[in-house]
This record gives sequence, structure tokens and C-alpha cells, in this order.
Amino acid sequence: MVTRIAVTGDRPYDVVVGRGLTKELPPLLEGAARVAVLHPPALRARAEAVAEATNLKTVPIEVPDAERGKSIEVAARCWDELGAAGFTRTDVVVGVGGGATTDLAGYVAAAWLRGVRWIPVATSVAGMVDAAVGGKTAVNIAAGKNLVGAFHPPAGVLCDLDALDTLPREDIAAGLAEVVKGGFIADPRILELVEENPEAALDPHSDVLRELIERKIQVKADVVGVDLKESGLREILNYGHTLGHAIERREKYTWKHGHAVAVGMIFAAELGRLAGRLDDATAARHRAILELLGLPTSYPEEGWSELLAGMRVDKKTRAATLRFVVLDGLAKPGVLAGPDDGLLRRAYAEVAR
Ligand SMILES: NC(=O)c1ccc[n+]([C@@H]2O[C@H](COP(=O)([O-])OP(=O)(O)OC[C@H]3O[C@@H](n4cnc5c(N)ncnc54)[C@H](O)[C@@H]3O)[C@@H](O)[C@H]2O)c1
Ligand SMILES: O=C(O)C(=O)C[C@@H](O)[C@H](O)[C@H](O)COP(=O)(O)O
Ligand SMILES: [Zn+2]
Repeated sequence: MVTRIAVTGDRPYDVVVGRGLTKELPPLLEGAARVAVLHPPALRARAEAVAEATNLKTVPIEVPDAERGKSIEVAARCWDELGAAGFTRTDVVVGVGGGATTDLAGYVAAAWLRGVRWIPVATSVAGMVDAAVGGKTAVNIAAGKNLVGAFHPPAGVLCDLDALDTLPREDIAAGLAEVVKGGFIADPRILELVEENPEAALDPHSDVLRELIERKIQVKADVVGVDLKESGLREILNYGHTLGHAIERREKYTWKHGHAVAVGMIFAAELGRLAGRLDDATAARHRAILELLGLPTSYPEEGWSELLAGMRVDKKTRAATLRFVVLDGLAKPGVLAGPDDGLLRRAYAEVAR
């Protein structure tokens, strides 16, 4: 069974979820003569299968794994390879991998000749439910996470559930942090599904995980379809990310993104609660559900001053005003602008305990 989730907007496309999806590629490649297939070492075999399914001249480009691939130097090497292969505006970049690889591939495509077609073939839970959908592409720089990038929607997104067979359980859980985020900001049924059967949520063969993936893709599609460039509504997808990205930066990108977002959501929930906007039970539900999935919910006390500095480069900051996505209730996201230092410290104390 194949599910197609439509993403609307100026450049609409489908997110396809199912198994054995390589046959979905050729229609997305119409008019192309060449396809570059970016992939990390661990996904070479899958990338070769994708390349074969294109029936076109392919340029395989192996990139470093995870966040090590999300750099301007790696992007520059990819552009050199596209140049050497004579890539034109009708050619296509395909990213086969998790969110780090598809963020890189999307950015390589966004900048090459000022924008060519690209297709993420997402192989991780985080990639399927979040990174591959919505056209946010980026690399990291010394100043912070995803600070150089572009909004560049893909031509289509493939989420082949067969790929999850080889995804480590820790990465399934990390991806579920982004799914849980979707539960708190928009679709509480996601939270119930995890609470009813966390083991099934972590099982790549379960119908529960498939339902969670599809529900979270729908949450994201509903948002990015109306606000591609994050001029308002899209900010809700950043729930938990203000502190999360600061943790990733402080940890020199050795922490999994989903782990940092899990801690970031505890912080955001406490900010909402201590600001008098979120009820105690919904705030406590964050810690409980993330613990069910074995995700981290705390971070050392001594990190605070560095984290505060890191949060200042968040893209939601306006002038000197820090802005956070918080909840005014379950599935009622809003913005908390300019919280005072005391409130930030008290919320962080709940994370550091
Ligand atoms: N653009 C967006 O809107 C968006 C949204 C969410 C996350 N992200 C980004 O995505 C990244 C997090 O995504 P991620 O967790 O997929 O990271 P990742 O790409 O680093 O993948 C995590 C690990 O899983 C491995 N892997 C992936 N698929 C596999 C498979 N099928 N079998 C075996 N191993 C596999 C990868 O090689 C890597 O080691 C971060 O860089 C984050 O900033 C972007
Ligand atoms: O799609 C979005 O918008 C998101 O915020 C989704 C996040 O899960 C994702 O990690 C995104 O890359 C963060 O964006 P950033 O603009 O804060 O770098
Ligand atoms: Zn994220």
C-alpha cells in the first residue's frame, strides 16, 4: 500500500510513503539527462539501487555521515562534482539518507545554477517525518546550526519504509522526538499512540510506526503548504529547537538532533508552564512520553551560559529579543517573546534537575 500526502503551495508535490518505492522515481525525473546521488557511506547499497532505478546517467557522490556532511566544504565538493559532470538546469540532485544528508543535498541543489530540481529519498524516521518535507535546506557553520541555507521545495519525497529495517533503534527513537513534537503542537492522537504502545512505536515493522510517520508528515504538510518561508505559522515546527540547536552546537554536533530536540521540548514546556500559559499535566506529559521512548530529558546545569549565547543565534530571534514556541494548551502553539532571565533560568532548572 502506498500513501500520498500532498504538500500544497506554489510548487506542490507529494510525499510518498510505502515499500519498494524506487519505481516512483522515473516520473519525477522527466526531462533530466543526469542525476547526482548524494549519500553517506552506510547507505551506498541503497543509493546504488536508487541510481539504477533512474535509468539515467548517474553521478554518485559519497558524503560524510550525519552532521559531518552538513558543511559548506562538503557542499563545495559536491558543486565541483556537478561542474565536472556538466550538470545543467534540467538535471536532478537526489539525496539518499537521513535528515543531515537530505538537508545537504537540498542545499546543493538550491544553490547550483541558482536552483535545480531535487528529490529526497528519506531513510530515517527524522528524515521522513520532517527533514525531507517542506523545503528547508541547510548546512551548519561555526556560528551555529543550519545558519546557511535556502527554502527550496523538492520535486517529490520518497519515504521507503523498507529502509527502516537497518536504522538503529536509537535513531528510530531520535526521529520519534520530531513525531512527538507534532503531537504536542497539532495532533494529540500521536501522543496517545505512543503512550498506548511505545514498543510498537519503535518497531520498524509495526502499523503503529507507519501511522505515526504518516500523521506527522500530515502535520508538517499542513503547515508548510501555507507558510513555506516561515513568516508566521511555520515557526510552530520549531517547538523545542531553540534550546535543542544550542545543545547541538555546544556538543559540537555529536548529539543526535532528536535527542537535543527532546531536551528542548522539556525546556519549552516548562517555559510555557512557568509563564502561566500551559497546565501542569500537559507539561509533565512531555517528560513522561519522551522517557517512554528512552529519549533524554535533562542536560547539565553548567551548560547554561553557553546555551543562552547559542540561543541568541536562533532564526526566530528578532533584534535582541529571544522568541520561543510554547504551548497555550495541547495543540495550541504560540510564541513567547522576550522572557526575562529569571524565567529562563527557572525553566532551565527543570531541565538540569
Ligand atoms: N530540513 C528540515 O526541515 C529538518 C527537519 C528535521 C531535521 N532536520 C535535520 O535532519 C538531521 C537529523 O536527521 P537524522 O536523525 O535522520 O540524521 P542523520 O542524517 O544524521 O541520520 C542519523 C544516522 O542514521 C544513519 N542512517 C540513516 N538512515 C539509515 C538507514 N536506513 N539505515 C542505517 N543507518 C541509517 C545515518 O547514516 C546517520 O548515522 C539534522 O541535521 C537536522 O537538523 C532538518
Ligand atoms: O521545518 C521547519 O520549519 C522546522 O523547524 C523543522 C525542524 O524540525 C528542523 O529541525 C529544522 O531544520 C529547523 O529549522 P531552523 O530554521 O531552526 O534551522
Ligand atoms: Zn528538527
